[in-house]
Amino acid sequence: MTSAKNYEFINSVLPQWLETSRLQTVHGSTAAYIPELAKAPQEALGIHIMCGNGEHVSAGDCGHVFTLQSISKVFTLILALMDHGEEAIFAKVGMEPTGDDFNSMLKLELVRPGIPFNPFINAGAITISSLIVGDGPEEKSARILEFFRRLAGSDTLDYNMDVYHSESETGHRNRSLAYFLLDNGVLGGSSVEDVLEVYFRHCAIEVTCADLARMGLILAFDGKDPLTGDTLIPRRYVQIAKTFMITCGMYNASGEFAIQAGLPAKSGVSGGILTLVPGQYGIGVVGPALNSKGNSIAGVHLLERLSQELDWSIF
Ligand SMILES: NC(=O)CC[C@H](N)C(=O)O
Repeated sequence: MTSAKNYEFINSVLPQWLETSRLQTVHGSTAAYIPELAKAPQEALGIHIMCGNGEHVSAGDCGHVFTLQSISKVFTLILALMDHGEEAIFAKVGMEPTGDDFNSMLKLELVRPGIPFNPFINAGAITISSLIVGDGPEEKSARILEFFRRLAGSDTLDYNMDVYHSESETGHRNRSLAYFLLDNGVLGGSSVEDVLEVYFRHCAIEVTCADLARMGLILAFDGKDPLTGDTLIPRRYVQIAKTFMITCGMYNASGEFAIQAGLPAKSGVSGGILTLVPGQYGIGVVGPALNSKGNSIAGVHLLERLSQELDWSIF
């Protein structure tokens, strides 16, 4: 099917497919370890699909606002690569999936030299936060927010400060990870609290599915914004980010999602999923009820169906 035909077809089936996937939400639950996230509506499900010509289709609760959480790790990695280049970044974080939970510290102790296995687990993303160029946490955070705004084409993107405070007050696991990293000599000259402020802030940037889709579109077009023609990210760094999205983007269900949907994707504990179809679509999904692997239960259901019916797998 051509892209235009695909688009018409998606438009006609999406509302009904979304309602079928929404039935899955009863089998999941919202994240509770960040108290503010537990308040999200359990049965919500929304999707926004944006084409390279700016046309878009959306369905369900696509007006629901949510925080990026781990989805932000894709773009902080890219910014750090743009700041320092590959060699410096991969001296501090690895390129391999762990098979452990995203907030695990097991391998930091077990495997020498004690650097995080990849930039999408919390230890890796905290390390990346320490590498963002800027004079202190405020300037680093301002650069991240400005970069995210450019990618989303929205200068109103901002933090949800309730979520930020909620995580900052209760994020003791991340605090212990950061101390472990400090002891392993991974955090350079930064203090734990400064690095965590940057990390908790970018996790708390608030978006809609449309913002996610717009950010995904830039990745789908190898770093060039198809709507403005501006190159926002060097192609090589998009390639690196998309590879991590395949191997680690859906936590310990990344292999399964690669087999069932075959698309680069990144999810967050808020129930958001950012994915893309190369050269065609940027896609944002939200469904706060999570499955046992920490991914949106209904979001994954819907994306797998779309990919299978429309033959989207890149493999
Ligand atoms: N998986 C996630 O989305 C985790 C992000 C969250 N801010 C945390 O550090 O725990």
